[in-house]
Amino acid sequence: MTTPVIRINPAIDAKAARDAYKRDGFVQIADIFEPHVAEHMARMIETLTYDLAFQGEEDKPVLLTQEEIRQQGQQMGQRIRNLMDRTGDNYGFLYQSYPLITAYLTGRDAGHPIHRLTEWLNAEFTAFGAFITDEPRVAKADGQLTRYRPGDFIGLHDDVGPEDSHRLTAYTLGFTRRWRSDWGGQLLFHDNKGDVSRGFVPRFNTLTLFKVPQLHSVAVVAPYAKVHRHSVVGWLRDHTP
Ligand SMILES: O=C(O)CCC(=O)C(=O)O
Ligand SMILES: [Fe+2]
Repeated sequence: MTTPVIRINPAIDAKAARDAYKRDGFVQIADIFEPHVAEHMARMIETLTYDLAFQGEEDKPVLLTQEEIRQQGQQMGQRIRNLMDRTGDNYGFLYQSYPLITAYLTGRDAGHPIHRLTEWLNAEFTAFGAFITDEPRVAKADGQLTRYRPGDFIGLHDDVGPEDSHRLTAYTLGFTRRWRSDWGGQLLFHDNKGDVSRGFVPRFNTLTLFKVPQLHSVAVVAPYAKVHRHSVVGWLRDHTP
């Protein structure tokens, strides 16, 4: 079977999406890919081997390969308990990640079609994002695949990264085939009273774009969720390295 070329579904009404983003600082676009393209991407996203990402001891993100996790042995459980403690007091996250740009640059999974996704993110997708957000400074996209298992989450944050991170807009491409609304895992937006103003269930073949900064979180995935929450996530950035 030939690998389909990744491209945005030509049936998308980009003008309507642009109007919605301008109005709300947020837009969700269903059926962002044609079905055969979405299926190809979902298969890659579901089958690659991921690392473990969490907020580390010095409040710096940590990424451990499966091999590194094995080497940690019993220590790993204590590190995760410490993470929960820190998250309760401050901020934390826990999920599986496949770092697209690093993988591309270091030759990880050499020859794998996932690298066509990384190239597409920095070609058609970046141009599409610049159009929808009406933000000519958008020059590139970083990205990671994320997999949330039961218990995984991201605490409350606003996506303002380190000073030099140049994040203009956050994006997610949802690849969760089925979800039930009591399985957690929603992308939640929080208002300044602590109420959740909007919550979005994980979806399949759906692009979400939202303006940075906005307070949001990913709700803890329920212990009884039957599937993993899969997406491609990252930020559209300006040209600064
Ligand atoms: O996966 C999502 O829906 C949002 C992810 C997110 O907020 C982040 O990675 O900063
Ligand atoms: Fe975020």
